[in-house]
Amino acid sequence: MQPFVIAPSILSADFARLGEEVDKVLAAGADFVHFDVMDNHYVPNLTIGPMVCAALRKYGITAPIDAHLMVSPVDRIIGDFVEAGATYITFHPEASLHVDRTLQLIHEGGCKAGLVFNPATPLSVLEYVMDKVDMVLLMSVNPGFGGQKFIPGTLNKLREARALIDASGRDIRLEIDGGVNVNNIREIAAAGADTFVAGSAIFNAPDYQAVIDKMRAELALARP
Ligand SMILES: O=C(CO)[C@@H](O)[C@H](O)COP(=O)(O)O
Repeated sequence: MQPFVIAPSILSADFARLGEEVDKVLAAGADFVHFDVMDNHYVPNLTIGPMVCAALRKYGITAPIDAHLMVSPVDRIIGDFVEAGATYITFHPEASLHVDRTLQLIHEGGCKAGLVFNPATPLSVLEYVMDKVDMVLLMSVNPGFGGQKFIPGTLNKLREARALIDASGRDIRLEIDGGVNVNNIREIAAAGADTFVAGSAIFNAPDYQAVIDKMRAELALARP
């Protein structure tokens, strides 16, 4: 299993001070920057796009940027995220007419590719593309908004995804996104996640370092 990664979702950051916020959360021990892209079509919210990703790179952010595209259709925006400096590009199978081709487009751009599964979306498509994904992202809330509650049924789905990944023998990250906090992160890790997106739990707290330290302490207990 891969080392644990904490990926704060900047959806809950102060956008008026985004560069400073990202600096601050990385200095507090975060590993990745989780970058939520919403188009008010695939999901009922509108956020940020490749210009903001490029601006973070220009500002000096060198940490991996994990771009989660909640966008449909997705293919025509992939090149822009490649150019903007994304490290991972993940998308929802429902947002692509040709999932295999979309994965190929991401890899051709030199980025790592991942598939995202909504709470009610089955993992079955993975069977055909397991050799082409670098990340599997399970949504533990319905996508579109930060600050929602973790859907408990996702724990079983995590176990299922972990078994599929382990059986593949490939180096694939298993990321969880939605309602992750210091109280449930250990149980989520025990169910098989290795990459943890947390937005409101980190950015709504007064001390980012304290939350991330507590998350790491909980993770250490999940995998002693
Ligand atoms: O993609 C999404 C929501 O669609 C997430 O990344 C949320 O932004 C996570 O926020 P919290 O549930 O941790 O507040």
